[in-house]
Formats: sequence, structure tokens, C-alpha cells
Amino acid sequence: MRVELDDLGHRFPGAPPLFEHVSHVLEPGEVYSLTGPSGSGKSTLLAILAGWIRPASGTVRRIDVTDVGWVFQNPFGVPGRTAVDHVALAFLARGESVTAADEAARAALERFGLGSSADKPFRSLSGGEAQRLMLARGLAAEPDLLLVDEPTAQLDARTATDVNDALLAASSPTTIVVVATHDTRTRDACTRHIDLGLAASVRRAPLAERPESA
Ligand SMILES: Nc1ncnc2c1ncn2[C@@H]1O[C@H](COP(=O)(O)OP(=O)(O)OP(=O)(O)O)[C@@H](O)[C@H]1O
Repeated sequence: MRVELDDLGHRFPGAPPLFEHVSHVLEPGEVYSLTGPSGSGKSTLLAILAGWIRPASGTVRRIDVTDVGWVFQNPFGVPGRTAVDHVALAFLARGESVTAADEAARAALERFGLGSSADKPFRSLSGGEAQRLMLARGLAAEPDLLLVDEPTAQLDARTATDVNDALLAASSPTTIVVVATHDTRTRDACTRHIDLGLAASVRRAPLAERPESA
């Protein structure tokens, strides 16, 4: 399973190019950071990876990638349901028994440092706990590709650290994980890096300043 980006570029009609010449092979077991300044096209590239937007140039080949999961910057859950219920649902949906789903969900929560919060209702979780719960749930569903958009955008620095630490736990042999972020610490928590800012600065620099013409 993998996703191949070949000379990918995108622009919306009537607007200048967002990014160009992005080539990468994305594989399971890695957590890819997707960085770049605001407006450089990080969320757009996630949507292209998901197949929601057709790129203006280049190609995306999704090889054996069927299920795509998302984790958004605002954790969204059912206020009165427990943390463990949120994750168990992913296992129940795959046909596990209630007992097995509960056990698997508790193990997943442990992995994200949420073992002691398993029986707390979603509404009583802190912002960082809720975001780690979203990561645990996202991975529990075992998507082929998990797209994570700005997971620390709404968090203070200390809480963001907990989420960044959890990203290491998000590495999975069966899932390709891609994390769009502004946060350099989130970037550093990932195992591979794609920088749209670099692509943009090469594109925007006058010809004489471009590295390839130096
Ligand atoms: N459907 C669309 N039609 C036209 N323009 C769009 C569309 N979606 C996004 N844009 C524009 O494309 C640019 C890139 O947006 P995008 O959200 O991908 O950037 P980003 O790097 O994720 O930004 P941020 O870090 O601020 O979230 C922005 O200027 C945005 O307004």
C-alpha cells in the first residue's frame, strides 16, 4: 500500500499556483508532516490526498488505499458518552463483540496516554485529551490513510506537547498518517516531512534567486 505524488501542483481557478512540483511516496509506518505558511495549500493537499479535489497538475496514485480517515483541529464527540465508547465504536463497526471492542478500545487509549480517562464523559476531557482521543479513534478505525489537520491549533503549548508526543504513537504498520501543521514541534514529532513552503519559495523567487539557477 502506498500513495505516490508525482509532480503535483494545484491552483484554484483565477488564483495563482498554491504549490508545484511536489513529488513523494507515502508509506505505512511513517507519520508525515505537511508544513508551509498559512495559505500555502496544506488543507488543499490533504483534500487532494483524500480524493476530494482533483489536482490541477501532476498525479496522485493511491495504491491499495481504500479507507481514508480524518482528524480535524476541533475535537468532536458526543458530550455524554465516555472516551472508551468513542473508540469502541470503531471496533464494534468491524464486527468485534462488545467485550472485545471494550478491551481493544482501552488498549488504544493507553497507547495515547488516556488509560485513566477511559470512563470519563467526552464533555469532561481537556482539549488535549479530546484531541488525543480523536487520534486514538482515527487509528482504531484502521484506515489506509489517516489525514490529520492542524491537531494542535486550538491548544496551549503544554497541552500541545501531549498531543505531539501522542503522534509518535500514531505510527502504524497498516496506516499512512499525514499531519498538516504550522507547529514546528508537531512537525518534529513526525517521522518524515513535506514542506510546501519550500516549494512555494522556489516558485515565488525571481528567476535569478532560484537555487537551480545559482
Ligand atoms: N475551494 C476553494 N476555492 C478557491 N480557493 C480556495 C478553495 N479552498 C481554499 N482556497 C484558497 O486556497 C488557499 C490555500 O488554502 P488552504 O486552506 O489549503 O491553505 P493552508 O496552508 O491549509 O492554510 P492554513 O494554514 O491557514 O490553514 C487559500 O488562499 C484559500 O483561500
